[in-house]
Amino acid sequence: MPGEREAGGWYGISGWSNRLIASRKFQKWAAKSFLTRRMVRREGAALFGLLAGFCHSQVLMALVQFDIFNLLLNGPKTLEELAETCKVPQDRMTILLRAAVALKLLRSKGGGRFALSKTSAALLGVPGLSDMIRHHDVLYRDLSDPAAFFRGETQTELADFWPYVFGGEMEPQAAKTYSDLMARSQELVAEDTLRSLDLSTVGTLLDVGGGSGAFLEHVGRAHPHVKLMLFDLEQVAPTAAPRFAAAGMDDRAQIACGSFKTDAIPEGADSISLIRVLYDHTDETVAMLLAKCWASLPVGGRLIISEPMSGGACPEPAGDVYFALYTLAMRTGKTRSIQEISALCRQAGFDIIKTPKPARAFVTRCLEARKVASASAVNIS
Ligand SMILES: CC(C)=CCC/C(C)=C/CC/C(C)=C/C=C/C(C)=C/C=C/C=C(C)/C=C/C=C(C)/C=C/C=C(C)/C=C/CC(C)(C)O
Ligand SMILES: C[S@@+](CC[C@H](N)C(=O)[O-])C[C@H]1O[C@@H](n2cnc3c(N)ncnc32)[C@H](O)[C@@H]1O
Repeated sequence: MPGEREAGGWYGISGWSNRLIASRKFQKWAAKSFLTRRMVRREGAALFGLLAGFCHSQVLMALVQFDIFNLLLNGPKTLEELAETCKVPQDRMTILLRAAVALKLLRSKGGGRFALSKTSAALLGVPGLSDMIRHHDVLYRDLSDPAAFFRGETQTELADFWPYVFGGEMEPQAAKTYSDLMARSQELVAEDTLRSLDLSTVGTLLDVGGGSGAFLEHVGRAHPHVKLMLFDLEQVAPTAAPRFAAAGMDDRAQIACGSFKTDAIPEGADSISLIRVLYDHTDETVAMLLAKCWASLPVGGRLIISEPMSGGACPEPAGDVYFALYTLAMRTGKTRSIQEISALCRQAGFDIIKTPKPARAFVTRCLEARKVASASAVNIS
């Protein structure tokens, strides 16, 4: 085939253009030419941004670890004040604060003072984001030798950070800490899911892998007529009870304990949601879970899936970089594209109704499916 020859067809042209762009002589010409110089500068800056990204993340991490954003919430402070409070020598604090200004995380004010920027003020208002940033020390350790990480030679720590996610042994206090982080990071997910999908016609919603009930609480507030059911592991599901009680929803909320790996999914709901559940599991587990959801729903019943996803044929930074590496470090699941999830749903007997454009792909992406009358293709016995 001509296209497969090293020199010839498209591969030949792309090999030629790669060699041209890689040549210093061409780069020098392109950097000067009126036609190409802006593109060359943009490409160079983007490449530099990639290699400097680790330093950027570490600056953000240091600012969060020193709690500098909260220290500045009520107004600007001087370098000396911040250095003393954070117990950092002034010359080193100068470098951190200047880096933060360069990254638009802080602003320089008159009199050697520093203030929050719009970005850092917003960061303080994003539920759980500072704690999410703090917990990245585990992820960064797992990624410290990327070649070993991608070869699968790293004994990653991240899965141990979320043991309750997989039903591991855990002290109740620790389970609560991690559930809280999951629940707070759920707030944006719930907001975007409810903005993308219309749940106003749902009668009873069963949230499978519903954690401490944060998603159901959002649904319950947005749609006061909807009855709520939660299904999760026995170490986790009971943590939803105080949430439902505090929200005044315990009269319309039911909690069921069990594992979707070994137990049937409870019946009685006309809709099931799977929020940030599939990407923790293998294709086999997901196929089995979807088949169990199908079995539990009435004909016409609705399935809602919401989680960060891969861009599929067009890889994108949230689903194919951050969440893909995160789930790889977790060792049990992976991000999937909307096409892959749709195929798994169809295989279980669902029709795909809606795959709305995500408002924020780094928060979540949604899919709505419906149970059709034909038997589920997957044997769930
Ligand atoms: C009023 C004046 C003077 C000016 C206004 C100017 C203006 C327009 C300001 C903007 C203000 C504003 C409203 C900003 C809002 C910003 C928001 C909402 C930003 C949100 C950012 C969210 C981020 C960065 C979320 C990150 C989420 C992460 C990293 C989640 C990770 C989740 C993980 C790892 C889950 C793991 C689960 C597991 C274990 C894999 O199953
Ligand atoms: C990533 S968390 C998501 C929690 C919640 N849906 C959210 O978005 O905040 C995954 C949830 O699935 C639950 N889970 C994991 N394996 C399960 C299983 N075999 N059966 C039932 N729930 C399970 C975990 O306990 C956890 O609450």
